[in-house]
Amino acid sequence: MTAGKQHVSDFHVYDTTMRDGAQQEGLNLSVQDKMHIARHLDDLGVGYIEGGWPGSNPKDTEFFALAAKELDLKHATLAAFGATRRADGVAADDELVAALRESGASVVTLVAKSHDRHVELALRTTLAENLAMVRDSVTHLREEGQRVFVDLEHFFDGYRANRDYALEVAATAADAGAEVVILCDTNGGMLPHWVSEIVTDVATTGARLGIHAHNDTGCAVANSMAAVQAGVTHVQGCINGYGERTGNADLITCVANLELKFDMQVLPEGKLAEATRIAHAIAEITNYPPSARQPYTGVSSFAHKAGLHASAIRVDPNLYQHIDPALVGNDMRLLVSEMAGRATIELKGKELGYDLANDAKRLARVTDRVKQMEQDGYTFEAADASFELLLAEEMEGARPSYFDVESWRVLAESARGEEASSEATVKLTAGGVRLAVIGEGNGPVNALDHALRQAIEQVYPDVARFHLIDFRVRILDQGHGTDAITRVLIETTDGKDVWVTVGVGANIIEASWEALVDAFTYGLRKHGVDPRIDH
Ligand SMILES: CC(=O)SCCNC(=O)CCNC(=O)[C@H](O)C(C)(C)COP(=O)(O)OP(=O)(O)OC[C@H]1O[C@@H](n2cnc3c(N)ncnc32)[C@H](O)[C@@H]1OP(=O)(O)O
Ligand SMILES: CC(=O)C(=O)O
Repeated sequence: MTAGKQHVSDFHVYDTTMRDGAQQEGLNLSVQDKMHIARHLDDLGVGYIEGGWPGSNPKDTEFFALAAKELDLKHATLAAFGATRRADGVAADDELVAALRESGASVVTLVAKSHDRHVELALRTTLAENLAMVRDSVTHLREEGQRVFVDLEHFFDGYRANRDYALEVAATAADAGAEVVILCDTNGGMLPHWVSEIVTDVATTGARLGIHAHNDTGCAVANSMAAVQAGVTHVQGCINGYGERTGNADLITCVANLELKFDMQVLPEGKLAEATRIAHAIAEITNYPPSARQPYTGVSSFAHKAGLHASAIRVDPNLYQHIDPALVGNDMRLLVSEMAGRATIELKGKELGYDLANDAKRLARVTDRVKQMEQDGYTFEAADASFELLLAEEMEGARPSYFDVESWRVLAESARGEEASSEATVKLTAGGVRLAVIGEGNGPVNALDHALRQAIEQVYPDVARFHLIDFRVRILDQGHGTDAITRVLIETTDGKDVWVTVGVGANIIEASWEALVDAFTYGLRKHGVDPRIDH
C-alpha cells in the first residue's frame, strides 16, 4: 500500500458502464464487447461490474449466460441489474425477477422507487405496495442465496418531496437484507452541499449507503465525493462518464480522487496506473472517441500550451500539475504554438533530442518562427511532425529532404456526368534519378499522394508502409469565401505510429501538397532512412 494511504476495508468501487453507460445515446454494445469491457474492468481492479439487465433483452441474457461459462474474473464480482417485482404480484413468480435469480450473478442490484410521486404516477400503485415490492423482492433473492444491493431511483428528489417516505423505503430495503442501499440522483439535478446534507441524514438509519450520480448539473463526480465525505462506502460510476443523457460520474475520476485526494486505497495496489490505458481501451470498444479533456485520463489532462506554464514546469512540473501524470498512467505533454515561449521550445526540443538550453539565439529564432507561422495560419500543436521538421531545419542548417521536386500538376475531370476523378503528374529527383510519374485518384490529393509515393517508393521502399488516415481542411479567413487561406492537416501512419503534418496556402491543393511532402519526409526520417539526393 502507498505510504499514507488508508486502506478502506470493503469499500465498493462499482462500475455500471455496461448497464447505465450503455443507456447513452449512440452507445451500443455487443455481447463480445461486454466480455472485453468486463475483462478490462477486472484488470483495473474494480470491485463490482454491472453487466446489464438480464431478462430485459436477449443480448443481456446471453451475456450473463456466456459470462457464467467464460468470464474468469480475478478481482471483480459480476452484478445483474433489474427491477423489483411488478405491483400486485409475487417476487417468486415475477418473470423479470426470475431472470435475475437465474442470471448466475452472485450479486443482484435492484432498482426501486423512493419518490412518492413516482410510485403513484409511474408505477401507478400505492406507497404501501411499493414498500411491499421492495421487501418481497429483496427477501426472495436473499432466500435464493444472492447478495442484494438496492438502487433507490430519484432518492434525492424523493427525499426533498417526502423525507419520511424516502427514508422508509431505504430502511425497508436494508431491513429486508439489502447489503447496500444506493442513493441515486437519477435526474442529476443535485449540488454537492445538498447531497452532503441528505446523505448525512440518511446515514442515521444505520444502513450501508452508496451513491449513483448523474451529471446533469456537471456535478456527478463532485456529488459522489460529497457523498463519500458524508459516509457512503459504495460509489457507482461509468468509465469515461458514459451514461443516460449527460452521463454518470466518471468512475476513474472518482477512484483517482479517492486514492489521490482522499488518500483511500480503493483499487488493488498499483492498479490506478492502468487507468488511462483502460479508459482508452474501453473507448475503442464503445467506439466513442475519448474526450481529450477527461480529468486524469484525457490526452490534454497534462498538456501545457501557455509559455509561462512551460517556463515554470522546466523548474518543477508540479508547479502546473495537480498530480504526477504517471500515477494514473498518463503523460505530460508540451504543446508548441503561438502561445509558446522559449521555455516551451527548449523543453520540446529536449523531448525530441535537441539541446537548446545554451543556445539563446537559436531558441529565440525558433520561437519567433513558430509565432510568425501560426500568424500565417499554421498550427503546430496539432502538427507535431511539421514542428519537428522545422526544428531539425534550424538545428541542422537545412530542412530534411529526400527528394527534389521540380513540379507537380493536378487535373480533375468528370466525363458525361460520371463521378469526378483526378490525375496528378509529379516530376522530381530522388537517388540521383529524375522521375516523372502520373498518379490517379478519386480526388486531387489522393492522385497527388499516389503519384508522389509511386515516384519515391522506387528509391525509398519504406514509403509503402505509410498510409494517410485523415485529411482535415479548415478555411482560416472565413469572410473571404473562395479567396480564403486554407489550412490542411494530414494524419499518416506506418501501422505503428501516427503523425500529423500541416500545410497552408491560398490554394487548397498547394496546402495539401505541403502537408503531404512533410508527411513522407517525416516518415522516412523517423524510419532512419538516409536521404539519397544530390542537391
Ligand atoms: C433509472 C434507470 O436508469 S433504471 C434502468 C432503466 N433501464 C431500462 O429501462 C432499460 C431496460 N428496460 C427494458 O428493456 C424494458 O423497459 C423492460 C423490459 C424493463 C420493461 O418493459 P415493458 O414491460 O414493455 O414496460 P415499459 O418499458 O413500458 O415500462 C413500464 C413498466 O415498468 C414498470 N416499472 C417501472 N419502474 C419499475 C420499478 N422500479 N419496479 C418495478 N416495475 C417498474 C411500470 O410499472 C410499468 O409496468 P406496467 O407495464 O405493468 O404498467
Ligand atoms: C438506477 C439508476 O440508474 C438511476 O437511478 O439513475
